[in-house]
Amino acid sequence: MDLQRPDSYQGGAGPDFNEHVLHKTILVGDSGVGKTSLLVQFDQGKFIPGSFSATVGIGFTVSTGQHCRLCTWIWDTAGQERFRSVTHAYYRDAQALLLLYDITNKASFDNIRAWLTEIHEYAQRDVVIMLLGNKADMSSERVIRSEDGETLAREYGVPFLETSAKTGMNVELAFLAIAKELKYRAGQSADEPSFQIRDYVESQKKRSSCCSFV
Ligand SMILES: Nc1nc2c(ncn2[C@@H]2O[C@H](COP(=O)(O)OP(=O)(O)OP(=O)(O)O)[C@@H](O)[C@H]2O)c(=O)[nH]1
Repeated sequence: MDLQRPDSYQGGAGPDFNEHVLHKTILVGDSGVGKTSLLVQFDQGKFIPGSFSATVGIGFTVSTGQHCRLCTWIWDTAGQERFRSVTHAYYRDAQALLLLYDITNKASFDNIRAWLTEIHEYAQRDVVIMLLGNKADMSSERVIRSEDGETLAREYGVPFLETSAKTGMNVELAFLAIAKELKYRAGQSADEPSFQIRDYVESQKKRSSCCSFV
């Protein structure tokens, strides 16, 4: 998708927002799983249907840091294999990775293990990882059950959410959970002395499912 870099983007490692401690979050996963769409939904609150145009390399970056909504500098990456060596270079200084698959695409789910192997090879050891099963709105085309996503996430000890870049389901929650975890690690969560991202995500999921009929 064709998106704008923030005005302050100068190329290289990213903007110099001296006044904020910005974290770096990267979106990864197979081509077409909805990384760009998820970021657009989070950043602009909209979905552009059917506008599939693959991200090239590190296609663009969007910073929510200018307004410091979550103080997270988010990078979108290309899912295509031919750009993999480019994207690896960006893993190293990432504090968080959102790893996506598409619930209507079995191959994208099967590839999650390979993505995790790459992440463990190239990213920092303590990088925060969250698994997202995207396109949850496409229930009639679903081939990956929610339980399968849960099981895989549990195996790797990472939090899991199903999301929809189309409806916005759990999009804000995914980025918020990451931001809270990074804030906690940076010692900036005086109000939450023992924050656990998996517990937080689970409790928020229960809250929304319990009250969705209201
Ligand atoms: N129904 C539905 N369609 C989606 C969703 N997310 C993305 N799509 C569609 O899926 C296609 C691919 O989305 P992109 O956001 O370009 O995927 P990507 O992961 O960024 O792809 P690469 O840039 O090639 O890595 C587009 O046609 C989107 O409109 C979703 O949650 N629901």
